[in-house]
Order: sequence, then C-alpha cells, then structure tokens
Amino acid sequence: MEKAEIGLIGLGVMGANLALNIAEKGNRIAVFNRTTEKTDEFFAEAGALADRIIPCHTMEEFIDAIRPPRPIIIMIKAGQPVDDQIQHLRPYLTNGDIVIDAGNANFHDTRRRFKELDGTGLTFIGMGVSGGEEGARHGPSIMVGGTPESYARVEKVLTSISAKFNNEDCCAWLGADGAGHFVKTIHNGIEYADMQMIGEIYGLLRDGAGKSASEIGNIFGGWNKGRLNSYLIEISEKVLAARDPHGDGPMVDMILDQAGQKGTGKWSVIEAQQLSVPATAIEAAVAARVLSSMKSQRVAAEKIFGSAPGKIDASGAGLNDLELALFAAKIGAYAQGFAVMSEASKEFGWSLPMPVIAKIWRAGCIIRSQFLDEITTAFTAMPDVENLIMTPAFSAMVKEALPSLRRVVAAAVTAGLPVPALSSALSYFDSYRQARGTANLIQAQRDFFGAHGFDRLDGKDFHHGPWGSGLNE
Ligand SMILES: NC(=O)C1=CN([C@@H]2O[C@H](COP(=O)(O)OP(=O)(O)OC[C@H]3O[C@@H](n4cnc5c(N)ncnc54)[C@H](OP(=O)(O)O)[C@@H]3O)[C@@H](O)[C@H]2O)C=CC1
Ligand SMILES: O=C(CO)[C@H](O)[C@H](O)COP(=O)(O)O
Repeated sequence: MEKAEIGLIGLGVMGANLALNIAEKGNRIAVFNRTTEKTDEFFAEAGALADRIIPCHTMEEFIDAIRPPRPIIIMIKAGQPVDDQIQHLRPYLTNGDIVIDAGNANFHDTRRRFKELDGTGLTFIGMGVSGGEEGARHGPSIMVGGTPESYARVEKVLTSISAKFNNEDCCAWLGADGAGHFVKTIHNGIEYADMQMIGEIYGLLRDGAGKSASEIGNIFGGWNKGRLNSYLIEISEKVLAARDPHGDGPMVDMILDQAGQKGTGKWSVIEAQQLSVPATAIEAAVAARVLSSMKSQRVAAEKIFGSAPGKIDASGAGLNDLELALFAAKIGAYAQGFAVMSEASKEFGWSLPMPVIAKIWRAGCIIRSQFLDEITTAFTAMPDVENLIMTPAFSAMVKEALPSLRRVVAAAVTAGLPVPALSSALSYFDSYRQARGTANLIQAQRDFFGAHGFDRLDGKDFHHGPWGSGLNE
C-alpha cells in the first residue's frame, strides 16, 4: 500500500476535520485515535476522501503507514495527555521525524517539549490552530513555532490546508519553540475580550433597552456590514436569531448564563502580568467568565441588592454610540494583546513579526475580521511601534470613537449594568494618554512606609521624602 506523507493522532472535533482537510488537499494521511471505534466511524464517513486516508488501530500500524521522515500531528486534549502521547510515540519514531502538537498547549509546555526532543534526531513543532470545527475542515489560521528548517519541511502541506485572505496563506512560522502556541494563546485572550465586549453590549440592549434577542440580532447584522464586520459579530447575529428547537422562544434565552473556559484566556492574563504589560480588557473578560460561573451567589446577591434600575438609550444616536463604543473598546483589547506579544518577543528572543501575525488572523480564525486587515496595514507601516493606538490610523479611530465609549460606559454605570471589559478599555485609554499620572502619590506612600525611594521630576539626587528615614536627606 502506498505510504502516507503525514500522520495525525486524535480524531476529535479538530483532528477529524483537519485530517479531512489534509486529505482533500491531495495529501495521503494516516490517522490514529485512542478510542479505535472513533477511527472506524471517521473512516466510514470520509466518503470520497477515504482513498487518501489510512485508518490505523495500533501505533505500529500507524508508524508503518507513514513514509519516513514522518511529520506527525497530535491534535488531542492539551496538557498531560500530550506528554503521555509523545511518551507512547517515541519508541517508534526514527531520525528526522517531526512531532507537531496542534492543540491549545501552554507555551511553557511547548518550550519544555521542544527542549526534550532537541538533540535526539527528532524535532518538535508547537502549532496554534484557530477556526474551530469549520476552520479545521476548510481552512484554519495556523501559527507555527519551532525551527525554520522543520517548518520548511511541513510548509507545503500546512499552507495547502490554511485559510486564504486575498490569496495569501493564513499560515506562518512565527519563531522558535513556543512562539506559535504563545501567539495562539494571545489570540484566544483577545477572543475572550472580543466576546465579552459583544456580550456587554448585548446586555445593555437586552436589560437596559428592553430589546428582544431577534432585535439585537438584527442590530448586530447591521453592524456586521460596517466597521465591526467580523466572524464573532456574524455568529452573534445568527445565534440571536436562532429559535429553541425544544421550546418556544429564542435559543439564547434558554442557555444558562455560565461561561466555560479551558485555560488560554487565563494564561494570556498570567503572561501579561509576568511581562508587566497591562492587558486590562482581557483580564476583565477572564474575570467576567469566572463571575458568570458564580450563578448561585449572583442569584442570592440580586435578592439583597436588587437588579439594575436604569435604562439605556438605544435609538438613533444612542445606537450609534453603542456601535462606536464597541469599536473603540475592541481597539483597546487588540492593542493590549499585541503589546503582550511584543514584550514576550523580547523576553523569549522570538522576533515575533507583528504584521505577519495580524495578516494570518485576517481569515480562518475565530477573531477574523476586516479590522485585522487595517491592523496589518498599520503594523506593516510601523512594525516596531510600541502600541497599536500610536499608529496614525488607529489613533484617529480612537479619537473618533472614544467619546461614544465614554458615554456608553457612563450610561451603563448609571444604570447599574455591568460593563467590565468596556470600562477597562476606557480606563486603559484614559490612563495611557495621561502624561502626568497619580503614581507620584504611590511612590510617596511607598517611601513613607518602606523607605523605597523615588525619583524627582527635577532630577536632583534626593530620593526620600521628609518623613521617616528621609528626614535626614
Ligand atoms: N474545539 C475547538 O474549537 C478548538 C480546539 N483546539 C484544541 O485542539 C485540541 C483538540 O480539541 P478538540 O478536537 O476540540 O477536542 P475533542 O474533545 O473533540 O477531542 C479530544 C481528542 O483528544 C483525545 N484524547 C483525550 N485525552 C487523551 C489521552 N489521554 N491520550 C490520547 N488521546 C486523548 C480524544 O481521544 P478519545 O476519542 O480516545 O477520547 C480525542 O481524539 C485541544 O487542545 C483544544 O484545545 C484548538 C482550536 C479550536
Ligand atoms: O481555541 C479555540 C478557539 O480559538 C477553542 O475553541 C477554545 O476552546 C476556546 O477557548 P475556551 O474554551 O476557553 O472558550
């Protein structure tokens, strides 16, 4: 039997679709899944693509089915299962084989795994894949980390399956070891903020303006034709229009208001904090998911404190403000995500290419949008800019949209409706553009209680105030 060019382990939602995508693009692929019945089901449903798929039930069969040196994609549950799978795979691998972890790994694990295989004749690639089920099947965004040499060996197959934007591949090598998984993590952090902000606007329209799910869906549908055009707005419109197949009303009204999370949002925030980069909108989004899960506490608290008393104007200028507010806050979240990547690039020696990252997020991934094309243009003109909002195009957009964000946050606060991500983005802008902040008082307090010292505006070489030990200065 003709051997496969590539192998894939893990036929869950993502792996199965990725395997079909790989086969469809003319590649012969061997597949393996821990639960072998899933392999049989997958093969039985592969239709015309079955000719290019070799289903395997044992590791021996799987390895034998792939032409060496073998590229092997692992697309299974992240964490310990990946280490166990590599352990299980290793005795069968031979010189030159490449192990590609395509799941949502923590990039610290990727760096460790990369090191563990270094010098063994085997190579490790950590590859972020975004686009969910549909993206995996028809074209995801692919973020690769590893050696450029190992990428060169798999580039053809990866670019053949990736999404395209204006005929450009949404797939790129981004740097060594954990670079790809780090970028995917921040992609997800931004995804959290984007989703939370859309959710907050939904809340203002539902609870503050009394709009129904289908009315809000129609509003989002209109916005999707403008500057907010994006996959997340598009699916929000669809979700809000859907009816409950097991009841009478809109589907969304029947869904429990507790958000799940698998870790990437939290990791984004942890890394931002470790790198000392403020990512306040992403932090707010992660915290909001945690608060959403405290359902019983929220129910009890509403009984004590009451529900939101106020109203939100969502007609005419009010609606325009909501659209622009979402746009301004979204800029804040993306600026923060890119700033985290920029700092990580220095810290981990990756030279992450910001314009390329923006480029490969324009199609295929969950945060894909027209807006990312504008980010690509801005970073291409100024690849080393410290913050996206300092580029001429984005500073102009922020200036235009900020008054709306301010009015919306003020109205929400007055009404008692929660807008943690929108208000974090607003405070971020307000803090970032404040040349004279208030940390002088913090420095004075620190010096007062702990003799920590401060720098003076006039540059004089005195570093303590007229209190405590500073009395002697
Ligand atoms: N769903 C999504 O939208 C996206 C998911 N991802 C990431 O892709 C990866 C796969 O996700 P997804 O396809 O959604 O997950 P699924 O839950 O659909 O499938 C999980 C897969 O992992 C396998 N698996 C679980 N534990 C082990 C183990 N200990 N040893 C071997 N195999 C194991 C399962 O095998 P078995 O059938 O035997 O249980 C199954 O093939 C994850 O890292 C996820 O975070 C990335 C982008 C988008
Ligand atoms: O990577 C993804 C999308 O880009 C996955 O769908 C991921 O599961 C999303 O994160 P969470 O489950 O924490 O919402």
